[in-house]
Amino acid sequence: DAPRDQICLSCHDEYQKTADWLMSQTKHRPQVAIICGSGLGMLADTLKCQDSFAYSDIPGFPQSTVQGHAGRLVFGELKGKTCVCMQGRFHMYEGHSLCKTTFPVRVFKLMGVETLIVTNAAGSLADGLQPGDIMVIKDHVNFPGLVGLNPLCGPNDDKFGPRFPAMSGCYDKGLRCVAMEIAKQLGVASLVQEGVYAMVGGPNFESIAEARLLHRLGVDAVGMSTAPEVVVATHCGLRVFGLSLITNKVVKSYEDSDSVNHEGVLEIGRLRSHTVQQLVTELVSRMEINNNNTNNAV
Ligand SMILES: O=P(O)(O)O[C@H]1O[C@H](CO)[C@@H](O)[C@H]1O
Ligand code: HPA
Repeated sequence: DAPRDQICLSCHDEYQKTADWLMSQTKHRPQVAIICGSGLGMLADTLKCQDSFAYSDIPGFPQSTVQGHAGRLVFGELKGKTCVCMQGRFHMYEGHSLCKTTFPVRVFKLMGVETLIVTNAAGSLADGLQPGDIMVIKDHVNFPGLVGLNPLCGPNDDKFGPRFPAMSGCYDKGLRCVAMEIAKQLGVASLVQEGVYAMVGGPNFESIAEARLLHRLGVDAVGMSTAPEVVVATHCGLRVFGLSLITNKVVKSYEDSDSVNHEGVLEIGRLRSHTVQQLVTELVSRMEINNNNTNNAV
């Protein structure tokens, strides 16, 4: 059997309790959820009429333990859409089960969220992706998932989705097209390109041999998050958009003396926060929610 801690049977009952608690604490009923990656928590600052809660006060929520992840859930309005923003996400390497790592996604679903935006910091393997660039995620390789470390392991909860969910096209093409259009209109097209994101377990960064393997496999950027959230979101029918802020070049040469560290990752987040904020804000403003007829809607 899969390790017990990967089959969090207790989560089944927790989702609704957490959703009910949150809905008793705020009048906001979010349509869009945003998960902020390392150093990208400032996305929540754009929300108006905020209600925010420390993860430690939310029943059933795990705790963020990584620098650059504030650990607050922020509800508010953004360009006419009601949003909920996670300032700080959970990672498998922190010791959270994948059920807990993805716990917020199902809570958002139960609160009525229709679209999930995931952001992360990632290292670049592709020659054309430089630190400071933004990669619109076209698809992902979920390495832990390939070996059974998957949040959907265990009894399937038919209330959320099927036993065997399809993952092809899990990053919504319509949203990706609009994001690329927005990048042009913002004058940052040179910074933005589509690519494939790979999740590794972490918390160590890649060895040179691992970097070269990932590159050979056609991966453009690598991180330690995002894929589990997207699997659970796709399973329960949320539309997904993802972006990676490229924070470093992954070392692929034995001659290269560079090395990556988390402080450098967070620094790029500070440098690029405004551009990421602009892109996400404009994307949200163009989203069609509940079949409203709006121009350029997706
Ligand atoms: O994926 P996010 O949460 O953005 O963080 C990325 O940056 C951290 C490493 O610096 C890792 O947690 C990696 O996953
Ligand atoms: N590898 C894995 N995760 C990361 C990296 C990296 O180079 N940069 C930011 N998160």
